[in-house]
Amino acid sequence: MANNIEISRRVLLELRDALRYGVCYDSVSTEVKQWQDLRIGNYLSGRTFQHDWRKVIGLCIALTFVSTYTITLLKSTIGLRSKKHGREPPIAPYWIPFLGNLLPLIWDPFTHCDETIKRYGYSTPVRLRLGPFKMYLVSGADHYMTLFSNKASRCMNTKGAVLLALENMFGTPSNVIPFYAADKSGVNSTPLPGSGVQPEHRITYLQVKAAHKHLSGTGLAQMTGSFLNILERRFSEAQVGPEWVDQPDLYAFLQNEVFRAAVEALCGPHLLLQSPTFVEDFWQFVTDVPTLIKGLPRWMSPGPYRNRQRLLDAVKKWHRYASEHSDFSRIGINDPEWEPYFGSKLIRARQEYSSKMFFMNKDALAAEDLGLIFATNTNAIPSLSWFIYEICRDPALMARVHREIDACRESSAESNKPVLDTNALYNQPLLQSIYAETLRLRVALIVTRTPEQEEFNVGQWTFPPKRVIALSSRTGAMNPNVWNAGTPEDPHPLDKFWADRFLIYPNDPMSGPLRKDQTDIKNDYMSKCISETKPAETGPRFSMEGVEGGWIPYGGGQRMCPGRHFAKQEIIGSLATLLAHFEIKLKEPKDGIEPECDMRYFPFGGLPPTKDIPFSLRRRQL
Ligand code: HEM
Repeated sequence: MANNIEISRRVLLELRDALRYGVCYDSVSTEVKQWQDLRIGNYLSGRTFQHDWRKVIGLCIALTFVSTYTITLLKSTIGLRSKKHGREPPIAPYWIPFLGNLLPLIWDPFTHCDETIKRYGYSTPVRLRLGPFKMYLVSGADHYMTLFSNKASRCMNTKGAVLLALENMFGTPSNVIPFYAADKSGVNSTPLPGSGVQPEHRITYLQVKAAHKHLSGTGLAQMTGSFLNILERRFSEAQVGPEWVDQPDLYAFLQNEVFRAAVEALCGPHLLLQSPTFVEDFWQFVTDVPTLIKGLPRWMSPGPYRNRQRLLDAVKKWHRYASEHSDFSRIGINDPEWEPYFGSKLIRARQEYSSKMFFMNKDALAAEDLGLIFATNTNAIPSLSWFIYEICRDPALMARVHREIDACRESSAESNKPVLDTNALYNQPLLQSIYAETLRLRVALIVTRTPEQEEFNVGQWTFPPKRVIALSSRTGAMNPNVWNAGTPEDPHPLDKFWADRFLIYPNDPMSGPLRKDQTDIKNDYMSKCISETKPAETGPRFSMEGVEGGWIPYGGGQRMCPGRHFAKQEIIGSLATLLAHFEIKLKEPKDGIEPECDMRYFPFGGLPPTKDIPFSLRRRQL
């Protein structure tokens, strides 16, 4: 054995010399020649062939990976160094040919995106290869603004992500997907030129129009009003007295209470009444989304598919029942905003336009409404949990919040109890700041845009048509070029919650969400104070000025989330209703470790906590 190793070493050394100095075969020692002959003999007789064949394959694979990485790294460096205006963003290097960045992106999407952005910086978009597709990851705040501009909204769609979600997540039958894909008419009332889609088949336009119409104005007032009334009823009836009652998890508590109220406000009571396991099945479905989105065959993950089918069956059952008892075409101006069978006008409007689409069947319609219930709850409820958690864990903040809520209570002629002025409540500065900070920190999603027909330019970069451009809300939220992270004396790092981040205090030049160049601002402010006698300003004000390219939990432009007004009112209104009924105390975590955001849910939106948040509550004494 030792002899063999020694000979191998000598063979390698001699071969190396042969390569280096051009030594001819004759000068190689006899011993080495004999050894080589022996090896060749072994090869021919097949004794070591199998063993070495595996090594050869391994070596080839390693070489392929290394050379793929070297080539893509070279391409990336050339792309980065190029000064050509209007060039495609540089490629992110990868090891595996053809698959490219696909496996790391599926395996751990957050880390892969985060590392890529850290490597290239905020001003450089990066091209990812995902098997046969290419996707661009954009991270600069000014790039976000360009991609959400009116010009971009006119020529971009979100179709790639929507089709993927419909088929893989919500179970839209695959024979209906091509009809969604065929609608290239855009989201404006005038269809895009050459789209050739019948007006009643413009599904994207009809969906966006209905959502914007019925989730604003009177529709919004009705939805929030119904939601808060239902929540009020549930909290009044809850079996909680003046003694403290332990609850295992704040998130689970809200997943039940707030979800039921939101679904009833949106769909009426019958969906939940007819399907008693809907709530549990729904949250199981949310847990299964990272699996379902991969589109694996059913036999590889039968549980998630079975659970989703139960939900789809429940929605179909409710649709059937509601159609038997009510008329979805009642969506005129004098028709009720809410009725008990279909619930909100939004649901009736969606049924109404879908009934004119020949391709829309009962299964596709059920998948559509499962998608809407998902959009309504999966971001808002985790965000609400964090919102309440942050307030409850800081007694000083809780006291400030109570002061803001109490300031919105006014006496009423009809009731002996003071009535909450909800409009004033939703505009309270501190509550808005906590809400905005919660969404900045606890929502992590990817918004996509795809140039429809022509290439699109963002700064010096060009994005070819039909390729997906991805914008990560988390990247915006952590962009140090955008955000105020406090001062050296009073730091507020971007990965930590800061209730006052969105407040501008009249006497503090360093306050407000936007990053400040500290010395300049201080000097500027001091000179202003000396030269002006300012009128007395009261209290802080909520501000989003300058951070539009960093705060994108709702996406942006024309496709910005139409449910954002409801979500804000739902979050702030739920807190006020909860605190009106109960006192709440968080319990110390048993292991002393605070809950974190579960990044496995990136890029699906609201990040749930990594662990249970135990708490106690008791009925508030008036
Ligand atoms: C914190 C809560 C929420 C967050 C973070 C959120 C986030 C988003 C985002 C990022 C989009 C895509 C926007 C884009 O592409 O630019 C979206 C779309 C949408 N959201 Fe929300 N959302 C929330 C709550 C809601 C609620 C409560 C509803 C319904 C009441 C809702 C209904 C919708 C609908 C229907 C769309 C699709 C709009 C379209 O196709 O253009 N969302 N949401």
